[in-house]
Amino acid sequence: MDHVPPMLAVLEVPVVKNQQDPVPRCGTTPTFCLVLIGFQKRRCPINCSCQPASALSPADRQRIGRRKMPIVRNMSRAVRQLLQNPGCGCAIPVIPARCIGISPRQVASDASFHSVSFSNSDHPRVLITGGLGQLGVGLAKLLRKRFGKNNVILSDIRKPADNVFYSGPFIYADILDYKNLREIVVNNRITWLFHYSALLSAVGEANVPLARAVNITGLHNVLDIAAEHNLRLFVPSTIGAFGPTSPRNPTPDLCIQRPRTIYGVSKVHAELMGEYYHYRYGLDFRCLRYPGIISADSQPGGGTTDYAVQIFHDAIKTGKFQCYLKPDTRLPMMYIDDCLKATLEVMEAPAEALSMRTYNISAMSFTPEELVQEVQKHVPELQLTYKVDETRQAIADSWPMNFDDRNARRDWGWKHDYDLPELVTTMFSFLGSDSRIARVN
Ligand SMILES: NC(=O)C1=CN([C@@H]2O[C@H](COP(=O)(O)OP(=O)(O)OC[C@H]3O[C@@H](n4cnc5c(N)ncnc54)[C@H](O)[C@@H]3O)[C@@H](O)[C@H]2O)C=CC1
Ligand SMILES: CC(=O)[C@H](N)C(=O)O
Repeated sequence: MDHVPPMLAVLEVPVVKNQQDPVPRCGTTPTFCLVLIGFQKRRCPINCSCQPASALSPADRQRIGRRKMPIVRNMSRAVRQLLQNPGCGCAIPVIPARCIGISPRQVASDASFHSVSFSNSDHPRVLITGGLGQLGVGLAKLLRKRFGKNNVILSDIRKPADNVFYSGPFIYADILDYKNLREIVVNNRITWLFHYSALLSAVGEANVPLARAVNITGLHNVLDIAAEHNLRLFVPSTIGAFGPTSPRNPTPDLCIQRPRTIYGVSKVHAELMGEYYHYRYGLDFRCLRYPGIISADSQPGGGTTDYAVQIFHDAIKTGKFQCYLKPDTRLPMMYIDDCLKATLEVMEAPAEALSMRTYNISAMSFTPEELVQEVQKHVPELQLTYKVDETRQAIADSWPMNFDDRNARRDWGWKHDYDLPELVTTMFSFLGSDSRIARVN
């Protein structure tokens, strides 16, 4: 399915014909208008009388339910006609045609074509993809506190630990399975989607075909489903979306982005596709470029910044740490609580506040040497060695050293809470450094 251009990928769609149509139409086919109204909850631009399915006569509704016809030809024609010469004289954003395939398994013949709508006081219904990685469980915890346990569904292709499984709804979701993902969104009336599934920088370089599939094909599936169902969509990007030709100190929101990893390439692609769907189809796409994220209760999934998490575990467990980056390699970093706070804040920001759809966020920036100095204030006996891993060193050398996040701070009030000393103290109090020091003494 993914290799079919979205415009040609629909297999079937309801068709309503009315031979002696006395009412004004907007210059496209009734089918098309119906789809626009039904799936995007938009009014026809000229306010013509094309009807949403729920307002059709019983006879028409029956026809919609029974009829199945290949519409590649009809839809392409309608789309072409609309783009070239919209009847009402204005440009109309249309959703990509793959979005409007209707599976008989999912839509009853007499179902309303309107998406479920929520009043402002309703909580969003949230799906998190790739939720069992370093960041997803913490995000679910934060969102469940805010929106209620049962309104936040965690999903992944891995088996959850008992404590995760029993802490709230969990579901299997492979983002490469388009139909299954769509079914989950429909059946659970999802309104917000946090798309966390990805292969990170180091594991991505080790398996480029898989990284390409998960990070690019998976993203296409998510984008189409989000556009089809009017979801608010969050996709994280990264400092890895920049490359050696980007300004590195500091790196602004808008500058050259020529990353040299499949991870970075896929994230630039995600930023651009999300913004394209926003401007073209009205998708409520929101994206933050995260620095390297440091957390105590979850392990990183194979990135270049992982050393800054591992050092805490090794300091406590063995009192020794071997670093795979050179001592003076400076990278932007952030404590997980700040990262998740920013994610929720940008999702809750009023659309008018967002002058952009992809923002840098920043908290601190340090080198392994500086981190070690801070760690040694808590574990003075820590023994350090360096064994440089060429792949990860080359990646780190191409990434930003400092992130300029002025736009996030101005537009939606982003402000970090944790600097380096605060981060290190928090990590050790979480991991219980006292036990290590007690053992050493
Ligand atoms: N952790 C960090 O330092 C940073 C993370 N990010 C982004 O934040 C997001 C979450 O990151 P982490 O939790 O650290 O990643 P992670 O690597 O720890 O977790 C990713 C999850 O995706 C899942 N996954 C893989 N293939 C899948 C598939 N086909 N269908 C569904 N799920 C699949 C994996 O099972 C894994 O649980 C990612 O998009 C990442 O690029 C961005 C910058 C920094
Ligand atoms: C900064 C990231 O995106 C991630 N932690 C990685 O190192 O790949």
